Amino acid sequence: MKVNIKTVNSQVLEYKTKGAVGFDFYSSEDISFEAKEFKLIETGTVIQTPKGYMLQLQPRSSTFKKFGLMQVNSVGIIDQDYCGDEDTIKFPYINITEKKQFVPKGTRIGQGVFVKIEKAEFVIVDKMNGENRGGFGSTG
Ligand SMILES: O=c1ccn([C@H]2C[C@H](O)[C@@H](COP(=O)(O)OP(=O)(O)OP(=O)(O)O)O2)c(=O)[nH]1
Repeated sequence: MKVNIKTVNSQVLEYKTKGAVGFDFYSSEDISFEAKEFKLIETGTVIQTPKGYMLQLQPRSSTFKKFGLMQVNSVGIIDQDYCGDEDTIKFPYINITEKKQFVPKGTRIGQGVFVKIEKAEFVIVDKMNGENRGGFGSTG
């Protein structure tokens, strides 16, 4: 499918292998994290997510190994209407190490995955069908 994007530094977004389902985002500026510091890493990229899809942001497996950074929202959700000129995608990361970390501009700092979605029409009811299942370890 065709997807409109706007990037700084004319950065090309691409799937790195034939089988890759995630494409990498690049940091658009040098950024440092003090120990335990939280910051947004700017990608400088705007993406117009097509109708019927959501764009998920997830860390690369190597991000923690290389930089000691963890994505604080686990999975970022990019809405279909987050696509104005200033709506650049950012990765929220925390340095969970005790030392300063430096991420140079142009680093592949995370990945994006387009996922098909349905939107719900919510219906309020008095009683749900079905038995209580239990959760949070109820099966042992
Ligand atoms: O990791 C992320 C998560 C979100 N966003 C952008 C795209 C998304 O469409 C928008 C809003 O995200 P979300 O709804 O998760 O944040 P919120 O805290 O509920 O803020 P808002 O009140 O703006 O919806 O922020 C990012 O750039 N990176």
